[in-house]
Amino acid sequence: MTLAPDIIEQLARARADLRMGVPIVLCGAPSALVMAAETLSAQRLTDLLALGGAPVLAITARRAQTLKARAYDGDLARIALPEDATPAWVQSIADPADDLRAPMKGPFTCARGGNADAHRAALDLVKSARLLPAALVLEVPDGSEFATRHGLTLLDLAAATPALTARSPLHPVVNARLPMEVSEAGRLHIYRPDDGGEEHYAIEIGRPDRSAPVLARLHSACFTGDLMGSLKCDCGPQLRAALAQMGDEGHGVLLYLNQEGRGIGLANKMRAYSLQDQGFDTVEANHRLGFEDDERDFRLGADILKSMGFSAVRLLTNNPRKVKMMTASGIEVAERVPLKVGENRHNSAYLATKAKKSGHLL
Ligand SMILES: Nc1nc2c(ncn2[C@@H]2O[C@H](COP(=O)(O)OP(=O)(O)OP(=O)(O)O)[C@@H](O)[C@H]2O)c(=O)[nH]1
Ligand SMILES: [Zn+2]
Repeated sequence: MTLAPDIIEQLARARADLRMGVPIVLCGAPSALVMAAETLSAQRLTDLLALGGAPVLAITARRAQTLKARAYDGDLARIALPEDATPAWVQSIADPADDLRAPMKGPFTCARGGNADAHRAALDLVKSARLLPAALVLEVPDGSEFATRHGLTLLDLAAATPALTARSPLHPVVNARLPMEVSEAGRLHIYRPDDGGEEHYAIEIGRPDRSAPVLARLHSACFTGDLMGSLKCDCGPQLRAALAQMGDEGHGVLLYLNQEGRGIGLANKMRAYSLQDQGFDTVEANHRLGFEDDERDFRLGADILKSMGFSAVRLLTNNPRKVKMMTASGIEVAERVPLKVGENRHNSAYLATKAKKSGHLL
């Protein structure tokens, strides 16, 4: 019997550490000390440089493309940290905010050959902590001894690597009646994962027949659109129109998935908005930050639907990826129901970009 946290729980601790600016250690061959670029303090950078060795700043190939740094590992680049590196230098590599003002950031010396497994895991970790995808990595000879000496969270790299991309099961926590404007027969269900991650919600309208395709919407959280009435996207009108249609039909299920900013988090979405104000479109902005255009995992939507007893949907969406992911996850999409509402002069270019680059149906 052991009360020790398993690898999933250790990963949740590691994410919390990185968000606070505390380093973690990945134990493997070789072992590595990891810090998130976004939360790096001047003191910790000084301490890192004092350790000697050859620290690198790992960034995704997407970010490397903008910086013209060589991504020899394919999906990532390892930029050698100059001896006189400052927190401002690290920030300027991680964050594209001043790319246009200071375009000449290189030339960079990028590591080639050797093992990039720890760097890849470090990037997955900072991304899943909703931080900028950039991490400082320093090889250390004995990870376990180093972590113990400094009181740092230690993760086994071989165990962490598959766990980082695994999907944690979602459990129903509670559900309760929620009379709503669109229907008095509303019910809110809360789902919680085991990995310390975000909870997700299901709004059930009426009591839909489990043996027939249910009118369903997979809505991704959008604080700006859903709550603030932002005109930059169509999320608020889509949310309200989907609920209204379910109210009119008397049945439906709306999943409110906490995947803000297509899975990059609100802070990063606001960074993307700043880049959009510099002239980049929604896809280019994600790429310049080092993210893919869409970092969401819709399989968790399928998990919730199955847990509620549904196996087929009439899916309210214009996004063919959602249809594909549902089908691949074992939920039959009997019909795609278009959801076109809320176009205005501020979001028409955004909607056109989604149609042109992300395959959304007009
Ligand atoms: N990164 C990023 N996320 C955005 C931006 N604008 C909106 N979002 C996020 O995009 C998500 C909205 O997508 P959805 O409406 O669920 O899905 P969709 O891919 O547009 O497909 P539909 O089902 O047709 O609406 C929300 O998580 C928003 O926060 C943006 O410019 N950048
Ligand atoms: Zn939105």
